[in-house]
Amino acid sequence: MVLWLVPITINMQDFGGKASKINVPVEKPVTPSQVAFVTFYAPQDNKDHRTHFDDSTYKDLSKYSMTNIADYCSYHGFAFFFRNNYMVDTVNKAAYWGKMDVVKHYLDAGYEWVVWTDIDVLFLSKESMLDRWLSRANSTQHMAFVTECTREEGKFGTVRSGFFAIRNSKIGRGFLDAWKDTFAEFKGNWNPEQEALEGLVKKEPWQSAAYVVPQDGIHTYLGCLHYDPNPISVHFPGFDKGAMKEYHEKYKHTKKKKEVCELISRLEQDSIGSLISDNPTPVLIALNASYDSLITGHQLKSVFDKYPGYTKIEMFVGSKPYSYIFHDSADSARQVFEVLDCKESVELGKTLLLAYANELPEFPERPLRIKEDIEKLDGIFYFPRFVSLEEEELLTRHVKEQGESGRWEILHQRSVQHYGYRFDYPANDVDRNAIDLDNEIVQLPEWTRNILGRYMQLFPHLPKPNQLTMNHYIPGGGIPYHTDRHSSFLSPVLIFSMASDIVMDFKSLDEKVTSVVLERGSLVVMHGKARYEYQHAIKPRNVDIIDGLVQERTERWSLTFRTIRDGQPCQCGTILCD
Ligand SMILES: O=C(O)CCC(=O)C(=O)O
Ligand SMILES: [Fe+2]
Repeated sequence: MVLWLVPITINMQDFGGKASKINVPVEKPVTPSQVAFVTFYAPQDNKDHRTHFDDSTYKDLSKYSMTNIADYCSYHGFAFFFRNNYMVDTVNKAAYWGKMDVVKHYLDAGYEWVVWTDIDVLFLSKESMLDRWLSRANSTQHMAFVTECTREEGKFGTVRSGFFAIRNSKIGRGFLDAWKDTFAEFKGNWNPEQEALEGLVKKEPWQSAAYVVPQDGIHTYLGCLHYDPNPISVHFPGFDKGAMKEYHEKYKHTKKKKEVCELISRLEQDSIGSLISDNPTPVLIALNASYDSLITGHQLKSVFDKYPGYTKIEMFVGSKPYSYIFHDSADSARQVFEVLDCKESVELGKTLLLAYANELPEFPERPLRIKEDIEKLDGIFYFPRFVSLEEEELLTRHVKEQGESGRWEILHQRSVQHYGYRFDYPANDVDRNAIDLDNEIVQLPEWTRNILGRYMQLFPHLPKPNQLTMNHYIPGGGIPYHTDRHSSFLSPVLIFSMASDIVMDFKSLDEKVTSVVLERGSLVVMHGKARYEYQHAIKPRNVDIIDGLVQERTERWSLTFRTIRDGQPCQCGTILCD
């Protein structure tokens, strides 16, 4: 017989000792096809199985565990047999005593090892292979058991009857018979076959034939999860349907999460490893929450900002199907992860799938905070609510009416109307002949008087505008980077915004871009540097990110007021000067 020495770590801490590595001789590796998993639950019409809990409890649990165990087995190539009868004298014996017969039945079928698992067990990890566990049993060991902390918190040493394996050998089978024979002695006990097992494995010849693994991650009891946070399987006390459901959901979602990650890495042609980290990092990825999935920044923030350590979220418009949530430490992120991962979120209306971020991408430029930040741009004067909401609505109505007058000139991403003087786009200059429609000079409209009056009060020393360009944008529209032509107009240039907030990008001579928000009802005065040395643009998009939150654009009108330059061309000499 060939013997291998397999190094394994036995965690003796549970028994008061230190973790130690020992070499265990094994006979030959067990191949998956030699292993069968078996379980059953007693069906409802079996009135006399006398378990502690009624049939329906186990029937309900089995809904989760059956697919779960089957899934685990098929992944590893183990056979799995589920029975809903337990092959014993149902009149006289409680269901607990059925497992010996069922295990024996499948040993008879020729399997090298038959693993019994109670039905109130879930597999939480696919990664570890039970066949390796069984391979570690040496040739003199015929029964493989796990211990669990039971009854008294933190106390180990109890061999569990809910999860064990029997070798197809004379001793293995003999053990099953001996166990079955304890029925008379234990039948009145609370946990009869469990207590019988505990007694039996302390006796010879069984003790020397038992391979007992301390709680080392193979199997654990729900209440003992803190001893090993990553067991392969977890035993739920039969009555704890709620907990089992929760874990089952988690397992299901872990699977889903893997699929989502694979999809992302395929889409981005990048490895999963560069996207997510196996260990906690301060940044979480919400794998299934993005603008694309119609989640707004407000919603996502409301999920996370109630936990300590939250700092900010980063979302992407149109480029990534996931979002990032920043925390002040990996530990804060981990705590949030443990609470929210794979849980149904009321705010988001879906089950949130989280991961720890590994490499961070470049995040979109953040629009500055309104008012104080926009005014950091040299020469910008910004008035967030230059007119009241009512006045703005009235003005918008006027503008819409003008629109119906049919004077709109349709440009690439917007439409325009000119008053006072026309801007000749092909010539890229203002037409210095005043607009004359039917022998009537088109003055700046009457309804702009209030805006201009207020402006003149604030800036009496600046030139009075005599030209107006009315712009109309529908969502998706915009205006490319430009400087209003130096030789056509003086400084300043005014923009009054109506009906929709919009993000405007300013680009300085050294190409630095600053995105600011022009709120509806606001007036921005671009003077000096802001007027001559910055280019401005509105990106053609449907949505803007304003203070980290997505905002859908709606139809917008703006009024650009300028003063035409008479004769003297601009002499500023900057690179943007014509
Ligand atoms: O609509 C806006 O806010 C910008 C208009 C503009 O830049 C222009 O008319 O030159
Ligand atoms: Fe402009």
